[in-house]
Amino acid sequence: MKLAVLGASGHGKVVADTALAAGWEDVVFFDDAWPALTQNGIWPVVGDTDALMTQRNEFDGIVVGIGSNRIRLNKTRELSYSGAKLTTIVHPCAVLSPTVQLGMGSVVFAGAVIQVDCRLGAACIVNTNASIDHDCCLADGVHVCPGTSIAGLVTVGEVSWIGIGASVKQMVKIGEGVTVGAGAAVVSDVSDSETVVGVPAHVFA
Ligand SMILES: CC(=O)SCCNC(=O)CCNC(=O)[C@H](O)C(C)(C)COP(=O)(O)OP(=O)(O)OC[C@H]1O[C@@H](n2cnc3c(N)ncnc32)[C@H](O)[C@@H]1OP(=O)(O)O
Repeated sequence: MKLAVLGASGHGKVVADTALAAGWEDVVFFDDAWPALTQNGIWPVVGDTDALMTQRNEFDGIVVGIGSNRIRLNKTRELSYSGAKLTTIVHPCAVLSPTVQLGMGSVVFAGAVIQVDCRLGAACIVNTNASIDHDCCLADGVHVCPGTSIAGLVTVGEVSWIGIGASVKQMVKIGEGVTVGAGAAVVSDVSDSETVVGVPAHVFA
């Protein structure tokens, strides 16, 4: 099983490492810094985005390993429209209810827990040890950072970023393009494009 990861970043390395744990045998990177960049950790960088588009049918799966939520989502959509075989990557030490819906190109890292009836869109990242409780709905391109706890029935809009160690109260609605700062406790709704920090979370001036 041969996997291509677009984006030879630190995040990309975790995607590759998670893929190996999940049973993929051969992982290579593509990145627009190629040919100057030829290696990402133990994995080779073998071409840029154009090369991946040309070679896309040679892989059993493709995933975008770019940290920027908007760029990751746009590249995922571009690959999908081109007919590329996008895949999801889930670490064997993540726990997902069988009822969870995970969109194309989303990744779930070690120690994450996603509870019953959650729906996650395309190109989401559920990072190490994050917990998403029942009935949450995450739109495309959301990143839930390491150690974050999201209570039940929370909704998160497209390309929002829930920072490391944050917690989100049940039934809160987080808009699109939101940044939740590291360690924040979100106890009320957050409007589109806002950045919130602190305990309880408030708009970051
Ligand atoms: C595997 C991985 O690595 S996943 C990545 C995980 N990373 C994260 O989750 C990071 C989330 N990002 C943050 O929390 C950021 O600090 C942000 C987005 C809230 C703010 O970033 P910036 O605009 O660059 O703020 P900057 O670092 O310049 O700090 C400005 C002020 O805000 C304060 N501040 C920054 N972040 C926070 C925070 N999370 N909570 C409270 N205060 C904060 C700083 O202490 C500083 O205060 P000061 O002016 O009194 O000195």
